[in-house]
Amino acid sequence: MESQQSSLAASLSPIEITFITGNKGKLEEFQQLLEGSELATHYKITNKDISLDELQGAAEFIAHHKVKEAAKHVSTPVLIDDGSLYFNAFNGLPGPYIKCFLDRLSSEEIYSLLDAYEDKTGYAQLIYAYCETPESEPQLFIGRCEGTIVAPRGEKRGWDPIFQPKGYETTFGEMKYEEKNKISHRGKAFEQLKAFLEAKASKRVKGE
Ligand SMILES: O=P(O)(O)OP(=O)(O)OP(=O)(O)OC[C@H]1O[C@@H](n2cnc3c(O)ncnc32)[C@H](O)[C@@H]1O
Ligand SMILES: [Mg+2]
Repeated sequence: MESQQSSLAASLSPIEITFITGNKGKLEEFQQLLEGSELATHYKITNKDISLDELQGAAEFIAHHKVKEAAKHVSTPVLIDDGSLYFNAFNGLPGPYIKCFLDRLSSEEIYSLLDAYEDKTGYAQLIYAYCETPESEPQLFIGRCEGTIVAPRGEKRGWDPIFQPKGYETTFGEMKYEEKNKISHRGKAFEQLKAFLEAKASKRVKGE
């Protein structure tokens, strides 16, 4: 039975998913996560750089809308990645608006926004959102990583240099992608996405 299923799995063409992002760093981290998983046997994941409208609101709301938008652009199921960075002293900010801060301020300037606050803790959040068709209900996979906002150290990849994960002496900017992915918000969201996609592939093999 098991060998019948594995030969059926081998004969099925891979399920195509388009990962829509214009951010090279996200793509590289995703590819690194994929390399370490079995998903490549069942899925063919391609990338398209399409600039999607991002509404204002809570991160879940933004991701939900962003993936629905993405699904209108291609004929395959789609995946998007939406990241946010929260300063606990700022009660939910910058959150999903961190991109506007990064576009206009240096890492040092973003760090010094917290000068007046003793509490420098915060957390990074990542949402992978998956949607089959523009009519389908999106699935959201959310990962979080607690940490501290510090004076910038390491490579300038988004806000990586100013985020030091809890329990570590180095910032994300000082870590290799592989090391970051093991503990990051993205790595945690990926674990959930992976379980979902594996279950989907296994149902297909069983003909369910
Ligand atoms: O095309 P998309 O996928 O939307 O890519 P983006 O760069 O616009 O990304 P977001 O809308 O999710 O905005 C998140 C911002 O946070 C940055 N970012 C995302 N993930 C990060 C991570 O793991 N470490 C550091 N910075 C990150 C990213 O460069 C953006 O400036
Ligand atoms: Mg964006």
